[in-house]
Amino acid sequence: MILTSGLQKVFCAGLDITEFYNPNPDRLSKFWTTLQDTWLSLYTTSFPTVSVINGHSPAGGCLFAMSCDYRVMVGPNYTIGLNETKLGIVAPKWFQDTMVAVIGQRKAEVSLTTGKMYTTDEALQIGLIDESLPDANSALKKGTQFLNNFQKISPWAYKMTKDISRQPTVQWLIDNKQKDLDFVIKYMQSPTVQKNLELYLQSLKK
Ligand SMILES: CC/C=C\CC/C=C/CC(=O)SCCNC(=O)CCNC(=O)[C@H](O)C(C)(C)COP(=O)(O)OP(=O)(O)OC[C@H]1O[C@@H](n2cnc3c(N)ncnc32)[C@H](O)[C@@H]1OP(=O)(O)O
Repeated sequence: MILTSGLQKVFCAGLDITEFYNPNPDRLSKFWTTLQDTWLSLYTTSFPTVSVINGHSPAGGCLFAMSCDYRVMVGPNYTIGLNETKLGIVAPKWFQDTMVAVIGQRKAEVSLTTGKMYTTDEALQIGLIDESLPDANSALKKGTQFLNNFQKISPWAYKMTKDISRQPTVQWLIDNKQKDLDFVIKYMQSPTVQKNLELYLQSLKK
């Protein structure tokens, strides 16, 4: 499966920030549970996945890209990263663990604490993406080539290997779904967090 965008310059703008601003707890609860379930499904697919990142990919966009098996990004003008601290919020543990699995503890910690958005070249250098291509068509071709490797791999061997590799991160969320949700609901009701989100939303307005 290839995950890509039909938009001109945005792969995925991340989660809809307005869902976190002055949230209705019931609605936020459904929103966050859907996100947890969607991520669990994507991160544990029984078939190979590639993200063809053909535009900017902040926060939730980066999470979805990192959750695929391989990342091909169009360069040099787009950016990718977990920028939550720039919004004055924190990336949940399973977002952070997903990044650690891709680029390692040290690079992930620096990336997460600074909320850095990496250019395509920088992302390639730290291993956040696997390949950089100059345009969307060649990126799509590369992504397809990667998937073709699996014609010679046993689906069973593929799935077992991926399960072993991703198990700790997956199991943490399965075991802590309610705790994670309760934390998000409480966290998003903090006046400081709300103020930070208000300022960030204002900064996005042109
Ligand atoms: C314990 C912790 C609990 C919870 C953790 C919560 C985790 C959240 C993870 C997230 O994903 S937070 C979202 C982070 N996303 C961003 O920071 C992206 C911000 N947007 C941009 O940087 C840019 O919009 C863009 C590069 C994606 C696209 O740029 P451009 O094509 O120039 O579009 P505009 O900037 O003009 O945006 C159009 C329009 O859309 C609004 N908008 C953009 N992104 C979002 C978003 N993520 N959520 C809600 N709204 C968004 C933007 O304000 C514009 O609105 P207008 O009303 O001015 O049209």
